Amino acid sequence: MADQPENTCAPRPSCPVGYEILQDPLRNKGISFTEKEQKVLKLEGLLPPGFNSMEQQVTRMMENFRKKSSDLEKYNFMMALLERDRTLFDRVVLDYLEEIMPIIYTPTVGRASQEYSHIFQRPQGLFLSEKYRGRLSEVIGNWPIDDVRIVCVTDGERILGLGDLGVSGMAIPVGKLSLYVACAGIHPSHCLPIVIDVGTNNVSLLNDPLYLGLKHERIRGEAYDALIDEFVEAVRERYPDALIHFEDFGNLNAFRLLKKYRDRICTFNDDIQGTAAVALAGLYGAMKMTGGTLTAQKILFLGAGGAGIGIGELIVSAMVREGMAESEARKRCWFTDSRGLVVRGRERVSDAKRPFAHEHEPVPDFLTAIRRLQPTAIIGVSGQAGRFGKDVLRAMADLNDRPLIFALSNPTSKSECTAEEAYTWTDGRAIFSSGSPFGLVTLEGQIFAPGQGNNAYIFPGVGLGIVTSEARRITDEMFLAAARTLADQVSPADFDQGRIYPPLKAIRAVSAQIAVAVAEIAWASGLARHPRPEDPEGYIKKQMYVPEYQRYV
Ligand SMILES: O=C([O-])CC(=O)C(=O)O
Ligand SMILES: [Mg+2]
Repeated sequence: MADQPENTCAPRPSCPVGYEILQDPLRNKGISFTEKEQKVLKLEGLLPPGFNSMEQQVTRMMENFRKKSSDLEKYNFMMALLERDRTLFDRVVLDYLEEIMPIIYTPTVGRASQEYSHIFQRPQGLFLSEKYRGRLSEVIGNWPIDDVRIVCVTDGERILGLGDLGVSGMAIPVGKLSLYVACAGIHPSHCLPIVIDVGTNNVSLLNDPLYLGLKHERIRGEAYDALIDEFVEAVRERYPDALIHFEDFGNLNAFRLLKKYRDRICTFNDDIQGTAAVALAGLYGAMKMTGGTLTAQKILFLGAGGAGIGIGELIVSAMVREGMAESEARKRCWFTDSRGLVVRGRERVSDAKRPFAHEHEPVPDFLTAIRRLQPTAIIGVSGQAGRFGKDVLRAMADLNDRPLIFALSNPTSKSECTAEEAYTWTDGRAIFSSGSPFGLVTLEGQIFAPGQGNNAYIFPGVGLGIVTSEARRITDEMFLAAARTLADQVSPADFDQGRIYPPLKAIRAVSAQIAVAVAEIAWASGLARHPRPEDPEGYIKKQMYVPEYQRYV
């Protein structure tokens, strides 16, 4: 990000003036144009006479935001603001992150994705599809901005834990990129959300007359792979150095695509690698809180998709770093899926699961697996609400003084248990975190602050580290470093409240530290194109965009 976008816009012929500037969300500043600016930019008469500072505009926005009677209405309100005045949107999000993140991100963005074709107002991002096969590069050429550094792409097949939402998945890249801006200070103009519509297998969408995506079944096989290849090439042609962040692809494709592209381009899969890092950070945090060691943990997963396997692989790497043999480390991670415990000798075990298919007799259900294996931690990545029921939580509490309960599925409606359930059924002994936020829980006069184990703690900082070092590749070592750095940011005061993650309001500082750790790896491993500055932390912090209105005169 060596050169920040121009922060001034003197009235040159190429620069929009007058009415046009009010229609450009990256340049509009609403009622914060000064009298002088209004004169020079030919805005006189197009605005009411009163002037408001940005702070006053923020106050007005929050007043209106809080008047909305539902979360979905709040979401619509925020999206309208994003499209009208991007700087003010970013400012409001940054200043009120704890209140607004659950709206523009999980859980409400899940609801917004489900309702996408019904609440649609204006297009955001780029809609690539089968329709443009052979011409993707021409279509990417239609995006109005030349300097894109981060592309977040989905094909909509596995949106959070909600399944196949086709083109409606667009809400997710939009939400993720809003967090790159708010949490890590990536400039909004450097962010490009993309959905690749290859159809949907969601019958209710196919039957919905208002559905905005292609109305046919998902394309699979060679035709799919060729389209993704064309997409990657087309992005690389226009934005050769951009990071391509894959989000919410189905398991069938997520692993394959990561494996295919990770050594060829600057890319990562957030659900596999970002989620892995945040879960590992949660384990590190829990160890710090209890004084335990990582290598002494035994982890049982509910769900063996991208997130679960990604977490398992990163935990293995972390244990190996602590001196454990890889085969031993793998035996610390056990998986259950729809067919019960994943064991050696079972028919049809996928390549991703095979390294975790251990010698054991078949076990049909999760509760029995807990009793047999006696895990110290259970991690839910199943997309199935309520699967950590009272019996499961009681069993964990019987086995462990401080059971680790991570219910990571999103949105809240898919969480394996609620925070209250986790604390109640473990007599307040659980160390709990969840993918979507839960509020404070009071139990017999004691207050618990559940952590949000969401990859939002990881991907913005990783992105900032990659973009500032101009790294060519993204490695697992970077995610390990991100996890360790995140855990290091938790303070003793956080532990006292039962938190294993830093508070959200510290997220910019946390992301900056993660970025430094990631960039240092890029520099040390020869992956960076930007030379290592004398003061990496100072350099990176200086690159972080702060949403302030630009001065035109
Ligand atoms: O988006 C989120 O909140 C976390 C995530 O990647 C997912 O659940 O797919
Ligand atoms: Mg995701």
